[in-house]
Amino acid sequence: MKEKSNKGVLVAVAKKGENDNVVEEHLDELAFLALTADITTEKVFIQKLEQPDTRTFIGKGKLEDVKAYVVAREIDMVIFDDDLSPSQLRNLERELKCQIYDRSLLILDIFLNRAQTAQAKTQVELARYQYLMPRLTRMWTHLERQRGGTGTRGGAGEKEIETDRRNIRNQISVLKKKLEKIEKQNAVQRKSRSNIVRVALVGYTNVGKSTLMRVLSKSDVKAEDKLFATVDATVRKVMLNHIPFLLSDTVGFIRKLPHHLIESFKSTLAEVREADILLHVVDISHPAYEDHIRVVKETLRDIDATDKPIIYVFNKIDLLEPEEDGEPVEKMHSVHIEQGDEKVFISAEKGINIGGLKEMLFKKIKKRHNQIYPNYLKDEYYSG
Ligand SMILES: Nc1nc2c(ncn2[C@@H]2O[C@H](COP(=O)(O)OP(=O)(O)OP(=O)(O)O)[C@@H](O)[C@H]2O)c(=O)[nH]1
Ligand SMILES: [Mg+2]
Repeated sequence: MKEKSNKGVLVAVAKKGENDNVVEEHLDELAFLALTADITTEKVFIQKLEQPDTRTFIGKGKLEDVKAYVVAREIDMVIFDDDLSPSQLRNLERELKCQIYDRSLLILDIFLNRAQTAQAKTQVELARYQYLMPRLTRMWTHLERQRGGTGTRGGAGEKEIETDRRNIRNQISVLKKKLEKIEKQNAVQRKSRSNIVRVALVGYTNVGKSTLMRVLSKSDVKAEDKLFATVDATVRKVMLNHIPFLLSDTVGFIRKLPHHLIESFKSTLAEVREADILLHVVDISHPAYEDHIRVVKETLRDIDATDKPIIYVFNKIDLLEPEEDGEPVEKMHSVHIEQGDEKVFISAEKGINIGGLKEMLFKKIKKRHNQIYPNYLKDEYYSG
C-alpha cells in the first residue's frame, strides 16, 4: 500500500545509573519494532535524566534538538521507547507537529497489521481502542482517518473529541461482545480436544517458535526475521513415535507488551494456559537472552500459565562461536533453570539436535498420555 517507508526518529531517556548497554539494547529492539512497522530509523536521541519530564518526556533543550532534526529531515514520526501519558502525548504532538508513537502504540499497530483471524483482529482492535480512549487528540482522528475508521473529519475540537469518545465507547462494548461469542465457540472446540496431550510453544518474539513448529509438525508455518510474525494461534496435530499430541504456536512476548493487549489476548493465550507441557524457546545467540527469559516468565505468570513442566529449548546454537577445542561455548553450560524443568540446545533452522529435543519431549508426553489413558499401551497390545 505504502510506496515508501516512513522516516522515524527514536527517543529514549536513560535513567541515572542505567547501564549504557541496556539502553542500547532496548533501542535496538525499538528500531527493529519500527522496521517491522515499515519505519526506518534515521536517528536516535538519548537523554540522561533522573526521571522523564512530566510535560514533554525529554527536557526542553533536547526537545529543541529533536524538533530541528524533524523539520530539517522531514521526519514522519517520532517514537518514544517508554509509554507516554496522554498529556505528554498532546504536548509533544503540539511541539513536534508530526506523528508521535510510543512503544505500546507501535506494537498495537504491528499487531493490527498482522492479525489474520477474526478473533485476533477483534482482540487487537479492542486493545487499541482501550489504549486510545484516554488519548483522544488530533493524532487519533488523524490515525483513524488514515485507516478509514470512525474518526471525526476536519479539526477536532472538544465537541468532536467528545463524539469520538462516545463512538469508541460503543465500539469497545461491541468488540467485547463479539469476543465473548468467539471465545465460547473456541472453548467448545478446546474441550473436544481435552483427551489429547497439548504442548505449547512459548517465548520471546523472533526466537524461532514458528520455525520449530514447522520442523516438529513438518508443516508450512510462516517464519520471518521480523518481530511478531505470528499473531494468531496455530494448532497442529503431531505424532511422536506412536503418540499423538497437539502443538500450538502463538504470539511471541516482548518487554512492555501493552497491558490491554495481554488482557485481550487472554483467549488466544488459552492455548498456552491450558497446555500440559510448555516448550519455552530461547534465542541463545541473542545478547539479552536472559532478559528475554525473565520477560517470558513474567508474562506466563500474568496469564496464569505457571505450574507446568517446561522444557527450555535453547535455539540458534548454530550462531554461537565454538571454543577453540571444539566444545560448545561456556554460555551453554552456564544457563540456569529451575529444578524439575529441563533444557536442550538445538538449531531449528539447521536441524541440530532435534532428535534430542524429541526424546526429551516424548518422555514428558508419554507420562501425560498415560495419565489420560492409563490402559493405552495394554489396548494397543491387545489390538495389535
Ligand atoms: N540461525 C538461525 N536462525 C533461526 C533459527 N531458528 C529460527 N531462525 C530464524 O529466526 C527468525 C525468526 O524465526 P521465527 O520462527 O519466525 O520466530 P518466532 O519465534 O516464531 O517469531 P514471532 O512469531 O515473530 O514471535 C527467522 O528469520 C528464522 O529463520 C536457528 O536455529 N538458527
Ligand atoms: Mg512465529
